[in-house]
Amino acid sequence: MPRHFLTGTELTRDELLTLVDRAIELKADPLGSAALAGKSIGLIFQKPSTRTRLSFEAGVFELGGNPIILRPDEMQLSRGEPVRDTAYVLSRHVAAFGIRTHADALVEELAEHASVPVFNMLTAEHHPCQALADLMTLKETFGRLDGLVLTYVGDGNNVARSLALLGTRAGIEVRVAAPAGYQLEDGTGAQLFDDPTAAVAGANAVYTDVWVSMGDEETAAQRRAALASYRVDDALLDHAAPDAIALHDLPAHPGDEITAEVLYGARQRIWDQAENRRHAQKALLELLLR
Ligand SMILES: NC(=O)NCCC[C@H](N)C(=O)O
Repeated sequence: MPRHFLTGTELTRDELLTLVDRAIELKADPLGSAALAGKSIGLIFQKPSTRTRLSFEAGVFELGGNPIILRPDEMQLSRGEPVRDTAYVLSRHVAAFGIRTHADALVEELAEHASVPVFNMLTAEHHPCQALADLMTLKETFGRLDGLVLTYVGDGNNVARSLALLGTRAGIEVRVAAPAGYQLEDGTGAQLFDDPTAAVAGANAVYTDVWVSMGDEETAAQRRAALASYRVDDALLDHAAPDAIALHDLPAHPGDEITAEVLYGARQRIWDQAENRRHAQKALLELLLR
């Protein structure tokens, strides 16, 4: 059975912590691994992508491999080719493949039929590759993960869920502050808050994401109204630990979920976080293809 990475919870705690350390090593020596020499990696994008495409395409290249970008309008999948057949054919050509799409069920069906590893590059419910880069950024900043407090403020979405699942697995206390109707479900390991100020108290990191995710466009106005008091600004950050950092997976919307002062300010590690996607995903590909 190939190893898949659909929610991230396929990794044991030890594997996750080792992956984060390996990502930091690869950042120091970007061409230090030829794990993908002679191999191609399929990257299917059924939603827009900036960071995920850049980081996977450049990362596969750095590992000596060949990234193949697949867009829906270029694939027979969008003309009715069965998911099962798509998984069979991809498995005959590439060493692993990732997909960014809406439904988690599609990724699960691909994985069920693939004979190579399948990885989730963002679905409606999960964004585990982002969480790997987030953990790496925290480890890089604080030198540890165990016992850190990370507060996510805003929409309880795919990014929040993956952060909760993988952050708690890595020993982090994850808190999520969201209004009713936008909160994560129970069972992710996160502590759920209504009040952002209470949730941020003493936190080592304060994290936010877009209020209107891809696929949520129809409810944009009601989301902005419901989340208006969940903006990450300097006043909110002042309730966190004195050396707290601000994180955002991007794209940012200054004036909505984050202020420009925080996004470009002294406490952010957001641009390192964006870079770390590449290093963390290279460590993931090494692990999946080991
Ligand atoms: N860094 C990223 O990959 N960002 C993608 C956007 C995440 C957002 N929650 C969305 O699903 O649209």
